[in-house]
Amino acid sequence: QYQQDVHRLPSPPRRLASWLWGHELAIFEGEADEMYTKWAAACGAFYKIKGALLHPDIIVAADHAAVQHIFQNSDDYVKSPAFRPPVANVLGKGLVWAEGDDHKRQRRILAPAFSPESIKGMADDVSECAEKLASRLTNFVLSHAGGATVNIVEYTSTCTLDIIGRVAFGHDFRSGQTTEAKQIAASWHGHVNGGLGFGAFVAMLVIRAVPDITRIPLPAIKAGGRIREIITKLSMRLIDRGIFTERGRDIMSILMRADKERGEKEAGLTPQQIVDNVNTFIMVGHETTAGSLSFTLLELARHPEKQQRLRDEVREFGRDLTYDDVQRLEYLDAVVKEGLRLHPASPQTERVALRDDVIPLTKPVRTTDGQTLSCVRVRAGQVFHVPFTTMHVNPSVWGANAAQFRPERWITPGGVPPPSALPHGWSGLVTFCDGPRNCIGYRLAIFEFKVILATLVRALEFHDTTAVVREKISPTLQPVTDGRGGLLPLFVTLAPPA
Ligand code: HEM
Repeated sequence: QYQQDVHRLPSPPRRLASWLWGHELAIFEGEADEMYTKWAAACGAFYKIKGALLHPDIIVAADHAAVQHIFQNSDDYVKSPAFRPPVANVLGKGLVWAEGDDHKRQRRILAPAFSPESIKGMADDVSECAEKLASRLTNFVLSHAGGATVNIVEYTSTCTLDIIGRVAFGHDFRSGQTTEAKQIAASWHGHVNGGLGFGAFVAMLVIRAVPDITRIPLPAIKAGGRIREIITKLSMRLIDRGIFTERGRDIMSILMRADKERGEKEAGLTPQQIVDNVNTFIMVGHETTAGSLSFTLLELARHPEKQQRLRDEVREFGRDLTYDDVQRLEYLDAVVKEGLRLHPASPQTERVALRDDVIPLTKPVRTTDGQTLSCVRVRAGQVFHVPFTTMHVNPSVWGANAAQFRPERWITPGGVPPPSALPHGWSGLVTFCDGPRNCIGYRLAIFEFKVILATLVRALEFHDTTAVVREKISPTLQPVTDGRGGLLPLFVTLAPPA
């Protein structure tokens, strides 16, 4: 039989693992990637943990070469059985859910909608939504004697929902005021808070063991499906109204037109796949950016001098940012990279090997039986956890101040490790994953992130409060304050005059 090395890999102490929940309960109870990072400091960037419910040992892969190998070979390393059923339940069977040939087809069809040219065409919508957000916050501050504490997540996420609504299917969610926008926000809030409880941890393990259980209409599963129901109804209505137009600049119009022009009917998406992709884009296209953006605003609130430096740069530039402009603002670029390095919206992913394989390593691993391995043999069925933040704050790569918010590192010669020392991916980070399954929306995400941030700091000033904000995953990066998910209080005033 094919030999594997997993049993010889280093591991965090067994005493930290319970016989029933393995090391996975400690991971769930900690902050996003906290335990992975702690254990990597002792075990190195490639180690094993004990799985819950007698699941075979899981490999934690934070080694660059190993992660690149896993991401590049996306036919051999697929999303885990625990991941896909909840995705189908909430988002439908769109791009995030699809695997193999189905994924390749959907991706090929959708890719042109996210090209640099297409994103350029979205610039006016993005700017208008950012301006609306800044006005809403400004009015709120002015009506509260010049300063007020807000839950910034509510503001960032209504803005990113506005943007994706407009660019995905020409729909205006009117700053969270439409019925659907309110329903989406309420269901998502329920979904996030439900995901923080112990019951959700157990449910995730049960789904991993018995994926078909998602067909049973349990209350938690029905709650997840509610988001899809709301958006499906909305997409159907818009399709019926013929909202996807000949001249429309939204993503779905672009796709339908491209299809028509090619005249290859069979190469297109089915009506159900279109609806499922609208669901997918609406949800992954707004909560993700909003999460990283909110944490970046918190960092700027905690570093007022960096916030002021960013404000000065934006004011000096003096006009609304076009797609080409955003590349020119050096400090803005540095702040966004630093925000996405420390607070990736999706801080970890999971993959399963479909076949026996040998995984290369950047740094050899010392096994428990005293050997040194520069590559590791794994068997089909092996589960991997890939913690992004752990890779981004590795002090042996990023230096002693790796965990600190220091945008300056990106614009100081030698401030960032050379590309050869970093993983393959946007700016040497794995924030957007890499390979054939990288984030299809990354250009839009970075562009809207920059435009919203620039528009906000130009008009407003953000201050830290005394709240203790924890960083959790449910199912994307979430602030948790006083036990409540999706809550990140910031005190907001008007920006000081130039
Ligand atoms: C800061 C914002 C964002 C971050 C950090 C982010 C991150 C990611 C990551 C890590 C993945 C891979 C997930 C995995 O394989 O486990 C992913 C996939 C994906 N993202 Fe994003 N994303 C962001 C914004 C967006 C936006 C704005 C859109 C769409 C408008 C989008 C659409 C997608 C889609 C459709 C996939 C699945 C791609 C595929 O499997 O082929 N994302 N994203």
